[in-house]
Amino acid sequence: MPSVTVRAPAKVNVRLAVGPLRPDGYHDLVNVFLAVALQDRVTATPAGALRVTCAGPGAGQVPLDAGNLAARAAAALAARLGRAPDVHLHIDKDIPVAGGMAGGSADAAAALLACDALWGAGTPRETLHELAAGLGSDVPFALAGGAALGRGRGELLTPLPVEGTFHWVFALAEGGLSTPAVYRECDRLRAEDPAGADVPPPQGDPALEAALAAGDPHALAARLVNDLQPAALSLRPALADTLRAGADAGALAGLVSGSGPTCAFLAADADGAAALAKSLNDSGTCRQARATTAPAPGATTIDFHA
Ligand SMILES: C[C@](O)(CO)[C@H](O)COP(=O)(O)OP(=O)(O)OC[C@H]1O[C@@H](n2ccc(N)nc2=O)[C@H](O)[C@@H]1O
Ligand SMILES: Nc1ncnc2c1ncn2[C@@H]1O[C@H](COP(=O)(O)OP(=O)(O)OP(=O)(O)O)[C@@H](O)[C@H]1O
Repeated sequence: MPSVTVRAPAKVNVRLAVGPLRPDGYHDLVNVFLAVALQDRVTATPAGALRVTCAGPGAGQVPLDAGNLAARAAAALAARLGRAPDVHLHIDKDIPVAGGMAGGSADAAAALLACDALWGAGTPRETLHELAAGLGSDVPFALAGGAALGRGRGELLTPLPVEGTFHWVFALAEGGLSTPAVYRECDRLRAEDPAGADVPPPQGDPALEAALAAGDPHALAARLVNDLQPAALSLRPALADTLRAGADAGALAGLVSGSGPTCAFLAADADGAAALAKSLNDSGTCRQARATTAPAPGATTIDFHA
């Protein structure tokens, strides 16, 4: 039976500057994405009807119905091609579910590529990007990988140069956080704060981009920003303990990853990351700490049987 397997990366937002709420319910962002080497794999095989299965840590929390982002991706591509979405998508999940690391987006990006190859459609890259943006604000970046500046709601991407390898540790939390709920909490906290009510448009940070381009973890550590962090901490106060444990264990810097609850810590090198992961695992302030590297490539076909 023909099959195509595509892997796609998780992300960390090294700068997430959030503007005011837009009339369409989204926020304008300056979103500097960095793809990390935690990856999901999606295998597409022909089937009588669209079907999703999932294995791996957290698989039990992944919906297997038409709401699964990978299923929505297959349906969107099939509709564009004027064909039936008659495919079985199997997700090998390694990215924490609802962790602020865009796992569902990775699966959607992987499903787009896998179905396109399985169906021999040769869909142009721009069309895949457009379909990706329709599925979610983080999906275009999961296709692209590397590092990129995301404007608009995060879907308007400009690739950014990165030198060398950055070493990260991700402290995974028990349970997830809902992305819309975290954005809502951000708006609520701002409305409550007299100084925060008049939210300026989100700004870029040339020093952060220079740190990425130079491959300098110390300079990058000094520029990490996540405007959603106060909201994630407000909804999950225990994350402050995780951030403190990472700082005490010698992280160059730490922050909540995207909408959380995963916390991300930057280390100077691979040995530093391994030691930090061990300390965080021993600290009892997270479910699991995992060392990994960045940047990672975007969605990539790793196996194809015609
Ligand atoms: C927090 C981030 O992961 C950072 O990269 C993203 O901004 C979220 O991206 P995502 O999960 O792909 O989000 P989407 O599926 O596009 O949107 C889910 C919900 O998040 C909120 N949302 C998302 C993106 C954005 N720029 N502004 C928002 O307010 C909206 O309430 C939206 O209804
Ligand atoms: N393929 C999928 N993998 C994981 N969750 C999925 C998937 N499809 C739909 N979902 C639903 O989406 C919700 C968010 O999952 P996801 O793992 O993408 O969160 P996230 O990493 O916090 O997202 P982001 O960082 O893009 O905001 C889950 O709680 C789940 O109900």
